[in-house]
Amino acid sequence: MVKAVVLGAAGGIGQPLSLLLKACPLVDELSLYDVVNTPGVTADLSHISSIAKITGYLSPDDGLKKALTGANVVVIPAGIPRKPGMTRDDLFKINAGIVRDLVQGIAENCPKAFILVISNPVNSTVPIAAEVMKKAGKFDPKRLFGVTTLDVVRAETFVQDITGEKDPSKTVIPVIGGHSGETIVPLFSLAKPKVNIPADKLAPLIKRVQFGGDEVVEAKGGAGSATLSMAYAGFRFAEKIIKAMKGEKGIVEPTYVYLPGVNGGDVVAKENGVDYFSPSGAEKANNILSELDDNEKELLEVCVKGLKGNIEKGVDFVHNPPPK
Ligand SMILES: NC(=O)c1ccc[n+]([C@@H]2O[C@H](COP(=O)([O-])OP(=O)(O)OC[C@H]3O[C@@H](n4cnc5c(N)ncnc54)[C@H](O)[C@@H]3O)[C@@H](O)[C@H]2O)c1
Ligand SMILES: O=C(O)C[C@H](O)C(=O)O
Repeated sequence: MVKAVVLGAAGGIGQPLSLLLKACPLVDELSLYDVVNTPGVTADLSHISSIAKITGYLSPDDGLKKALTGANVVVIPAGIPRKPGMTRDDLFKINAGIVRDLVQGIAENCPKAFILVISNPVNSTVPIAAEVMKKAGKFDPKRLFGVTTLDVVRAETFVQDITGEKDPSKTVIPVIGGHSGETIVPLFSLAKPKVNIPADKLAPLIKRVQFGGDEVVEAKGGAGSATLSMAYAGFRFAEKIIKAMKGEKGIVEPTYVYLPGVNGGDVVAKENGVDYFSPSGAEKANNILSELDDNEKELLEVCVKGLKGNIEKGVDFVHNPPPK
């Protein structure tokens, strides 16, 4: 029995993500929660003739508790998106509190659920979620993930201009680090199958993956950030988690985790000097750092510098919250 929950279900990501989960035959029950418009989204999706039984809640009358009770997988795209000129870190002021309160709800109502954090800045919101779960005595690092799949999807897509591969998803590109600008480190040297990228094309390709989010924010001109590609990526990751829950082995997907708590992560943490990082797999933190080429090692140094501040900010927010 799989119960999936979307927190922020009426938003730009929440709606298409809920659609994909509703249509997924692996989901038995889908519960939607938002502070606005959940009844409409729920009524609309309830007409789809798929297996998942759907319920939707707003915040009054214990809506969050009702949505979360019995959940196995909780996906969180709640919070404000960027406008042109903003960084993801500019979202911290509002989204930090939203994620903290929603994760508190998870700690109280479904502490064993897998938690998939989409809300930005992911580099900080995942440490926030971890600290909330730790404070409640419920933290299981193997069940908390920052969703960085969109960076992987972008790397697969953008490299297609060079490979000419008909189906972009056939080229596997590990993307490690975090989820913002230079903290995103795509490893094209480790692509499978191998790709030959002309020297003059590599730097622009890496930059495009790192700043792909800005491309969408600019194109939307103030109407938000990536929603449809994020719903695709969020669903792709959620589906892999559900498959792993059901016992499927050998699933490898980069995701931002608390390293010391995941298999093999302590080695990666020690080598990098950061506790939160996206290694190359979700089931196991494959230590591929020794396989990076010199350029990727330099990118990793910059990444780790950026991550340190983002992580500290998230941890500090839970222990020293700003006055309301
Ligand atoms: N991880 C990634 O790769 C990635 C990609 C794209 C966007 N994002 C982030 O996802 C978040 C959502 O983006 P969006 O475009 O869907 O924004 P949106 O504004 O369209 O939707 C956000 C939804 O969250 C809801 N919400 C706000 N406070 C809430 C609360 N306390 N409880 C429940 N719901 C609440 C809003 O009502 C809204 O429906 C943003 O922070 C954005 O930066 C992350
Ligand atoms: O760029 C953003 O703000 C949204 C998201 O993190 C993205 O990578 O598209």
